[in-house]
Amino acid sequence: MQVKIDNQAVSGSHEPAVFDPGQGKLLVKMEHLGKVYGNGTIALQDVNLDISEGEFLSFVGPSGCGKSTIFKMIAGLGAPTGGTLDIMGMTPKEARKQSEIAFVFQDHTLLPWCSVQDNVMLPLELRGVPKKTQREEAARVLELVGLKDYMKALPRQLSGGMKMRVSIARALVSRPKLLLMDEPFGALDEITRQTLQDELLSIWQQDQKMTVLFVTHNVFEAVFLSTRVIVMTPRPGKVSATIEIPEPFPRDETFRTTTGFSELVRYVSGALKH
Ligand SMILES: Nc1ncnc2c1ncn2[C@@H]1O[C@H](COP(=O)(O)OP(=O)(O)OP(=O)(O)O)[C@@H](O)[C@H]1O
Repeated sequence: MQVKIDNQAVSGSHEPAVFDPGQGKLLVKMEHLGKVYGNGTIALQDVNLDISEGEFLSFVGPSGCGKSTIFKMIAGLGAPTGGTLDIMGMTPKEARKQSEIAFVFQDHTLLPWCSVQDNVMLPLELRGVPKKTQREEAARVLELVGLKDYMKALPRQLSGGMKMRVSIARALVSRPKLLLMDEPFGALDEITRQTLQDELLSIWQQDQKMTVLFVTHNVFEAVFLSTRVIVMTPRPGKVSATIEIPEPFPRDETFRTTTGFSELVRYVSGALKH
């Protein structure tokens, strides 16, 4: 069985179907995207990627392949030095100003002296949204992440998993079209990590139009969560493979134990070594 990866034919026991972007509305378009830092490091070279509304895309690749650089540019923090990056017909900076983009990082970055509720309301407070709406929206997202009873708690009173849930709630409170998650579960233990993966998928499915871009070093996590896995190679950072994960949603624990899951994990791992 032959599967095409970046113009090289490689063998694999499981052949993922070819993904046809353009099924949903085009959300992000990268054309010949490149980034050379001031010190001459070529972080990205000729990245071409179309991302449609409602996708869940994971980026995997060795350290230094440019995953964070892509995220920073989508977030409008640092401009490309080559090619184009279009987000819903806007530049990244314009999209960010319109609150179309939200972020979650491995470090939850919660304000330690503010309650869970105040932390979650912060993005709305900064935009001058009326207090009543802030409280309603915070209640909505804290319900989504299962923390409605912890509204008045301080971050130090929460476990690592709960802090991450607050961080996710704070990102969701602006109802973003694009959610960027940079190794959000990397610091969590395996059980908490899997629970949060399940919860994240459930939240994503409730908002069919939200697109999630997710960086992870964990191939199991990438396969479990994603509609597509983007495999990158370093020096210079390039997309070396785009692999569709054809398993339908909702996905749960049973998917993790199927042969199809193991085959996809093997396949993505193989693409990473290529
Ligand atoms: N501000 C900067 N100035 C110079 N070089 C940089 C800068 N930021 C990143 N780089 C370099 O660009 C390349 C890509 O870095 P980037 O952080 O995007 O990779 P990554 O895939 O996210 O890595 P990791 O998985 O370790 O987070 C690396 O070689 C890195 O050293």
